[in-house]
Amino acid sequence: MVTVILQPAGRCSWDEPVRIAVRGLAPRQPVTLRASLRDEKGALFRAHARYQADAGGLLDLARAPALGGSFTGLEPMGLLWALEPDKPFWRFVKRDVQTPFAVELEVLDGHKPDARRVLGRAVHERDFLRPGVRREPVRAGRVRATLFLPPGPGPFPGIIDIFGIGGGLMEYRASLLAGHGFATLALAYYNFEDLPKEIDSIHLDYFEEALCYMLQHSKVKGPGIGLLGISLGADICLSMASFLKNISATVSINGSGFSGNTAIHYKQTCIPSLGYDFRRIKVAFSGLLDIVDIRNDIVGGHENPSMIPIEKAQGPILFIVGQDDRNWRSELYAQIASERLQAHGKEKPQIISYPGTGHYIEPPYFPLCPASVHKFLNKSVIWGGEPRAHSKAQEDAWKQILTFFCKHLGGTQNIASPKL
Ligand SMILES: CCCCCCCCCC(=O)SCCNC(=O)CCNC(=O)[C@H](O)C(C)(C)COP(=O)(O)OP(=O)(O)OC[C@H]1O[C@@H](n2cnc3c(N)ncnc32)[C@H](O)[C@@H]1OP(=O)(O)O
Repeated sequence: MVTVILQPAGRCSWDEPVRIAVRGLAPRQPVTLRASLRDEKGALFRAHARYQADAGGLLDLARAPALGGSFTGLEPMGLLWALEPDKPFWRFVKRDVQTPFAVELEVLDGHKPDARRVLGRAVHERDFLRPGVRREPVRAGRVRATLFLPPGPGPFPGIIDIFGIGGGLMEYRASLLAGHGFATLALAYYNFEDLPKEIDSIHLDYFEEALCYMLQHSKVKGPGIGLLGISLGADICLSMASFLKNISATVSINGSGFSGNTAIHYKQTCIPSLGYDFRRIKVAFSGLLDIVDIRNDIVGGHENPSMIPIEKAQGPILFIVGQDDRNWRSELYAQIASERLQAHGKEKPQIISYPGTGHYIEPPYFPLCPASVHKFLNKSVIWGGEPRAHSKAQEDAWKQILTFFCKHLGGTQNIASPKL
């Protein structure tokens, strides 16, 4: 009898690796493994790979290379990171973190694409809330957010997590981080409930209110809070670190370090926006737009008035950079940020720069989104990244982010790694 063995058995957290093996095959039997997952909007994501069982009729994805399909070579997690949507330019997102994503795994006889005989099947559930992690909606003053608290009495090191253009309330990264011992606040700032529908300027007093909420919470360990943001969210984090007190560590994932298309305000200070020119939009292919060069030039480099004064930040900053980011030139921007810090007598920041990696650096095993609608332009744009390299970058970046926050916020690291 053919059996699919999963370890951990049953379910695990989305950011954990799973070990997949198939037992009961004939010696050297050729098989195709197929993975499928339906997101909450009904979009189907699929991946497949061809394998050969060993002399004992065992196929262990930790030892057997894929011989073709959605990926090749030794890729124990390939069936997840190589998932592709049936709807073109559909982004992989998790909206309700209280339910898992169910991945259906099928073992098909042979290598032919029309092979129909299913030899074995298993459903693997991947959670966004580890057992014991509590989820609490926050509607405090103006703050619209969700707080995640790890199990136990606490207090826990605190992190505020901020996403970019598009707004809404994305919880999946904060919920996964809480599984590693952090009290995390997924923070909305527009396009959510009674918050403004559009964003035409950024006012840091809203974010200061969220920071105060965390600082006064009995389950959140002081004296400082960590910040994590991607894209425009990263630039908001860099601005908070520059102007607000009690921020111990900041991670920018593909941020720019500039006030880009909206001015940033705090009390009497205003960082003017750099501005952009749509005439620099290029058509990449299939009608997809490449917007990487639409921002105006950085006249004066790190002394440009639109640059966020990151030298004022009290705690360290970690820059996570995708070298193939097509949203904007993240690698160049991180370099300029480093120059600015050093010009002000600060230490050179840690910049981790990944080749073949695009704009959306997500938690591990999120399939790459090569292109989707840009909510600012309402047109589909390319985000950059090559699936395999991007996936390796996501795995490494996640570990680096956890290590950085553990070091500077005083957490205890807990990254599971299953063995068969
Ligand atoms: C250009 C000038 C310079 C501007 C630079 C600005 C600085 C930018 C810095 C950045 O932040 S760049 C990053 C830009 N990020 C985005 O544009 C994020 C785009 N938003 C997303 O990807 C959303 O998370 C997502 C579309 C997946 C879901 O959003 P919503 O929760 O609002 O979805 P909703 O269910 O309300 O559906 C809204 C629309 O999204 C579509 N949609 C929903 N889920 C989707 C999905 N998973 N993938 C793709 N599209 C999706 C959905 O079909 C619908 O399309 P229509 O309006 O045409 O009907």
